[in-house]
Amino acid sequence: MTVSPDKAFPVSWDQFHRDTRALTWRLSGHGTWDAIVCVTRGGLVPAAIVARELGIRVIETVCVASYHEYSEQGELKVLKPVAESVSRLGEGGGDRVLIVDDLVDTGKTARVVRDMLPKAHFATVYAKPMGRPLVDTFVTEVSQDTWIFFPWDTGLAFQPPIAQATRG
Ligand SMILES: O=P(O)(O)OC[C@H]1O[C@H](OP(=O)(O)OP(=O)(O)O)[C@H](O)[C@@H]1O
Ligand SMILES: O=c1[nH]c(=O)c2nc[nH]c2[nH]1
Ligand SMILES: [Mg+2]
Repeated sequence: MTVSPDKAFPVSWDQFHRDTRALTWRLSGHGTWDAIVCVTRGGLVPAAIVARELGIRVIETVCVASYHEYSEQGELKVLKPVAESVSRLGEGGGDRVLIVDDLVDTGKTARVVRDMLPKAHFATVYAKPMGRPLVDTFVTEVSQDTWIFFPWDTGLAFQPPIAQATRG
């Protein structure tokens, strides 16, 4: 999104691990897959956890970048497409493939990756309302004006008391 998000949703490593495990529980009720395509870079961490839990050992990447600075979405660039050995699994078009990303926001990234693998199952840990229709399975929805802060992007910092922040 291009406007500054109003709300912050900070996620710790523990919470991210738990939420990704919860995602895997949901996925385990949806079928089985031969390969994971993770959307780098945000999809790398959940993909490692999902792969471990589901026993999937073929992991491919699709490398997409669009957010250049905090909350500023620029032109979407596909830096690396999906290898043919993975996209042609099963009947092709992403059949037998699970796509994993950390979140869906506007849905722009998901749209591009879905068009590459229309038969794949798309899973994210978090979803915002605009992107939600593009995802098959997710765990937690946050509002569109929330920015999710992932543990790999953040560190411990002083927080002003809530009373101070709301004093105006
Ligand atoms: O639904 P959208 O509005 O397209 O946004 C979602 C995408 O944005 C982030 O990736 P980003 O482009 O920041 O790259 P990164 O994964 O390397 O951080 C996030 O990891 C998703 O892939
Ligand atoms: O760290 C992030 N948090 C977000 O809420 C978000 N939306 C798109 N890209 C994002 N990256
Ligand atoms: Mg990403």
